[in-house]
Amino acid sequence: MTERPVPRVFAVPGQPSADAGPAPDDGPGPAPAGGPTPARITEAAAGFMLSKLLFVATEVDLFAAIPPEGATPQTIAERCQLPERSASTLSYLLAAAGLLERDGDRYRNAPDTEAFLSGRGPLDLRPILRYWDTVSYASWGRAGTAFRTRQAVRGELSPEQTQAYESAVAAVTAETAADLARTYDFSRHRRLLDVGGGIGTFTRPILRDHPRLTGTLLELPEVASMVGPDISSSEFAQRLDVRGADVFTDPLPNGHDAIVVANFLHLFSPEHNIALLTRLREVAPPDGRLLLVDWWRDGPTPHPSARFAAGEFLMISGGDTYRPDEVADWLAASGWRFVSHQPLPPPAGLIVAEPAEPGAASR
Ligand SMILES: C[S@@+](CC[C@H](N)C(=O)[O-])C[C@H]1O[C@@H](n2cnc3c(N)ncnc32)[C@H](O)[C@@H]1O
Repeated sequence: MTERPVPRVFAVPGQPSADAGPAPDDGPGPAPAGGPTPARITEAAAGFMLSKLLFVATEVDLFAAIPPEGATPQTIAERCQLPERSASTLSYLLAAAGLLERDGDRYRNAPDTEAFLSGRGPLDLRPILRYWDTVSYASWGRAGTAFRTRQAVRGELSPEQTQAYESAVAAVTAETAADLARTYDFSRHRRLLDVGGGIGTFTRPILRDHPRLTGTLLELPEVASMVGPDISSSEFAQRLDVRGADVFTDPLPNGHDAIVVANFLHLFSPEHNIALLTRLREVAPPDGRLLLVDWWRDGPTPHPSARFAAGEFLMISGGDTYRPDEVADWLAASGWRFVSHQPLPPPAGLIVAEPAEPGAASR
């Protein structure tokens, strides 16, 4: 009687799931003998454990504690105030994930963790990881409820968490803000309104590049009170007014001919977005322009750096990533005329709209 091979739950990626033949070489190639393996499923399902491992390492600042010449688990334990066994296990597992490199009894940061998580490199990703750890991780624990109900599951943020959220957002959006300031012709405008402007990530480079522009940044009162003092002691003190307002319910200011709504519509439902666009249309001058910057859903699969986005936006406040054609429908329904959809470096894009003829709103 021939024995049937026993399938392995924890198959190694790229190797057969059962003792059904020789393992292929590393790297992409034909499907291994014996058919599909559970490897991708178990790796995806256990992804939260790797995330949490990385979050703990960030919380104790492990990558900053490892100097270029490397450190033993004992040194890591002392510097991170961890039991030596924990430092040893964390290092062992982080090395298995490729985030540390082992050299004898020492561990060194991998090139990417040295560059982005040590605080010594060109970009510091630690604020983003801290935000995901302290806020997003708990929200995703209620992801089933969010997907079933389309309701937000993120709780109220403490002032520290608000700060962490705003810093994380700014770290992600600063590049797009610089791209918009550089590529869109703001010289035709006089006054800028930045709706849900965060810590001024878009307003600052736009005002810096266009010295004749003045503007207003609208933010929730708790964020406005954080940003206001910073702006009033900056180069923009005389040119930028920071106002605390809920843009869905509080009066909106008139007279702004460039209305920037950046990374905002994705936070809300289509109904909320139509309501906001309608309110903005009511205060826009006839020669005004609406500039919607977002991670639009404009391909069959998300851009690799936006894979997490639709889920995260749902957890935060019931949002999603949206297709440009559905945004065009919202614009028509709220008294705007769709002018163009211009790519910015991916995954961002810019949708430009102008006030439609009076009475042209379709609903
Ligand atoms: C994803 S952030 C984008 C910030 C900024 N526009 C950027 O792209 O960097 C969304 C911002 O909208 C603000 N926000 C959310 N709901 C708001 C509301 N109802 N009124 C005003 N601002 C709001 C949040 O505080 C947050 O700073």
